Formats: sequence, C-alpha cells, structure tokens
Amino acid sequence: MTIHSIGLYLSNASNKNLILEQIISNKYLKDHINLESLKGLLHSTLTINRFIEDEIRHDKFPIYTSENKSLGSMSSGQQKKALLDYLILQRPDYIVLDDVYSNIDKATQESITNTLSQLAENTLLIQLFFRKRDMLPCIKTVYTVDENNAIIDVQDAEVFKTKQTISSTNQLTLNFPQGYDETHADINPLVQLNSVSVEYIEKPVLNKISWTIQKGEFWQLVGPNGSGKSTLLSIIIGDNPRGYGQDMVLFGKKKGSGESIWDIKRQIGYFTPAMIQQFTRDDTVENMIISGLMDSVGLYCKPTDIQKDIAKKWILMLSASYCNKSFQSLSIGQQRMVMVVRALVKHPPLLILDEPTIELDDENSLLFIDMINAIAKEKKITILYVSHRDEPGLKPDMVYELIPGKNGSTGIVR
Ligand SMILES: Nc1ncnc2c1ncn2[C@@H]1O[C@H](COP(=O)(O)OP(=O)(O)OP(=O)(O)O)[C@@H](O)[C@H]1O
Repeated sequence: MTIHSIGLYLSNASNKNLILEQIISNKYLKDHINLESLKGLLHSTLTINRFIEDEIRHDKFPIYTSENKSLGSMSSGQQKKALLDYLILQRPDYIVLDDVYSNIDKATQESITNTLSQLAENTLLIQLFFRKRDMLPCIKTVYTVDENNAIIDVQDAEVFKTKQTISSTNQLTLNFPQGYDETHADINPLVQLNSVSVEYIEKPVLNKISWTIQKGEFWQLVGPNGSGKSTLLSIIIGDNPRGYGQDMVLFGKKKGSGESIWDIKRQIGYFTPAMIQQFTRDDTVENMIISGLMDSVGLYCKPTDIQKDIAKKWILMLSASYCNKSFQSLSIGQQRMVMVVRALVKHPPLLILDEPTIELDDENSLLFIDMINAIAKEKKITILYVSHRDEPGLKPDMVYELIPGKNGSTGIVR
C-alpha cells in the first residue's frame, strides 16, 4: 500500500485543539481518510504536558535520554525531540504532528525532516502547520482549513507551494504614548553579566558568560536546544535561585546588594506565548493592559481613572477598534500584540520576548514582527528576543550565541 502523508494548513482563527481531538477520534478527516481501527499517536505539547503530569503524579518516566532522566528536566526543544523518538518506537499506523518544528533548533529540524521523510514511507503522517515554509517535504496533499475549522481546499502539495505567501506591508506605525520611558532614562548598561556560570545537579549549563546589554539595543539570543537560553533568561529575570552569588549588575544594582526580586521584575516586560494560557477569564483588552501595571494575572481591584487613561492611550496606539473589545475575541496575532503592550505599559527598560512567534500563522507573524520592528526603531526600549526561527524582516542589532561545551555553554557576540 502506498501511503500519502497529508498536511493541514491552519490559520490562527481555527481551533487547533478541537481539530486535533477530532482527528484522533476519526471524525475530522473521515470524508478523506478512514483512520478507524488504525493506531494513531499525537506529537504535540499537549502530549508532553500529559507525560510530565504523569511524572509528577505517578512517578512514571517512560521518556528519557542519556542526558535527562525525565521529560520535566529537559529543555522545550529536547522534550519535543524525545517525544518524537518515543512515539516512533511505538510503531503507530499514523502520527499527528502538531507544529512539529516549533522550539526546535535548526540542526535538529534537519534531522527531524530526514527521520520523518523515511518514516513517511510506511507510516501515515498528518502534519498541522501554520507557516507555509514549515510544510514537510514528504507531504503529498494539503488541506486548507478556514476559521470555522472546515476544510475549504484540497491541493496537491506542489501546487500549494506555488501559491503566493503573504508578504510584510511594513505599514504599522506606532505612536507611543508620551513619556513611556521617562522613569528609566539614566540606567546604562541595563544588564552586565560577569563570568556567570550555572549548573543543575552535576550538569554544567552556562560556562563563564560575560554579556553587557546597553540601553536601546535590540538583541537576539540564539543557541541549540539545551544550550541554556531559558536558564540565562531566568537568571536575568530573577526567577532562578542559581542567580544568587553571581557577579551581575542588573539595572544599575549589583546582585546581592539588597535588591528585591520585585525591584528587578519592575524593570522587565516579559512575554512568552505560554503566558496567554494563564489568562482564561473573558477580560476586556483594557483590563488586560491595566493588569500589566500591577504585574498580575487578571485584575483584582477596581482600576483608577489614571490607570484607565494610561491603558486607553496604549490601546489607541494599537488601534481604536480594540476599545471595549474582549481579549478572547481577538485573533491570536492581535492577542500577542496586546500582551506585548501589557508588558510595555509599566515602562520597563527591558522587553524580553521568548519564542514569541510560535504558532502564529503567516499573516499574524508578519503583524507581530512589524510591531517589534516599530518598537526597536524607537530605540527607547531594549529588546531581548529569543528564537530559533529566522524571521525575514526582523532585524536585531546584535546576536548573542550560546555554544555548548563539556563545561557548559560559552557565549559569543556576532
Ligand atoms: N530543572 C532542571 N533540572 C535539570 N536540568 C535542567 C533543568 N532545567 C533545565 N535543565 C537542563 O539545562 C539545560 C539548558 O536548558 P534550557 O531550557 O536553558 O535550554 P534552552 O537553550 O532554553 O533550550 P530550548 O532551545 O530547547 O528551549 C538542558 O540540558 C536541560 O536539560
């Protein structure tokens, strides 16, 4: 039997989780392929989260590597790779791949492409993807899904590839509310790390990292999976106890000189896509932005008129159409723009964006990149951007690269 792998090209308006559920229960694709009585497995962060819950609750560790004895102790890219290896060993009839390349470094992406191309010879692959360039070469047929989760087009993959991809308009002009950077005009450098080394139990991760981040710079932090990018961010943000005792000057204060974790957090606007899952209440865009002034998830006290006024100015900067809208009613791309504004509203000198374009579709990622470029152009807020993806159109001033080694990763500026 010849097996033809298929791709589902989604936009952010479609309900991916519902589609995944319906594929596995043989409802979604039943007019096209019969999956009944076939053994199917799901490669997704949803599956990773379920395995990690099992590790915590039931002490079960079926997925491990020579380096990591549990999924929970792996970096996000390592988790996705380890899950894929594990699923392949289960010899399923088909695997549903949910945004398979996100969080994965470039070298691993290549090896995954090769592995899946071979696997596709005798296993059905069903790939869900948001970005056209993410389509696996072994995909033969592409189903385009609309905002109501309906399949609106079935095309040969070669024909699909030739369809024009949306290109950036670069039309976004942002008029930032006045004085948004007043409170931190004279702090420079913002971050100075002097020979910072970090290890987890007997496992060196960072090796003598020295890095200075000046006001107004736009940095991209890169490095392969497991090289320590998240660890380095958590040291700067103040979320990692291994930051204590390190030689660092953060926002003009030497680490250990009596600063509180909140002193540091006040200076940083932080956004990573996983944060959106914490905001389940149907809040207005205005309340979401005001909650950024308080560093809280949701709003627990009545906002003052001044706070409402500040939020309004920021909403108008994005678009008047966001006024009085509920956050949940926005597209994912719009939600992410609101989340960046939420991170900016307290006037942080430093904005950290951790894999911000994951799961954004072609259109929304362009919108998002336009916004980051507009913020960077102002040169008022320092940006630290972490991503494995080269986004055409995104132009960081400098790149800090972590290079893994036996004693942990070292860093170079390039
Ligand atoms: N809690 C932990 N216990 C043990 N090891 C850990 C823990 N957290 C991270 N590590 C290890 O530290 C290393 C660096 O992980 P980190 O998440 O910082 O990497 P990363 O560069 O962000 O990776 P990715 O690109 O996959 O997100 C990895 O090898 C990981 O296994």
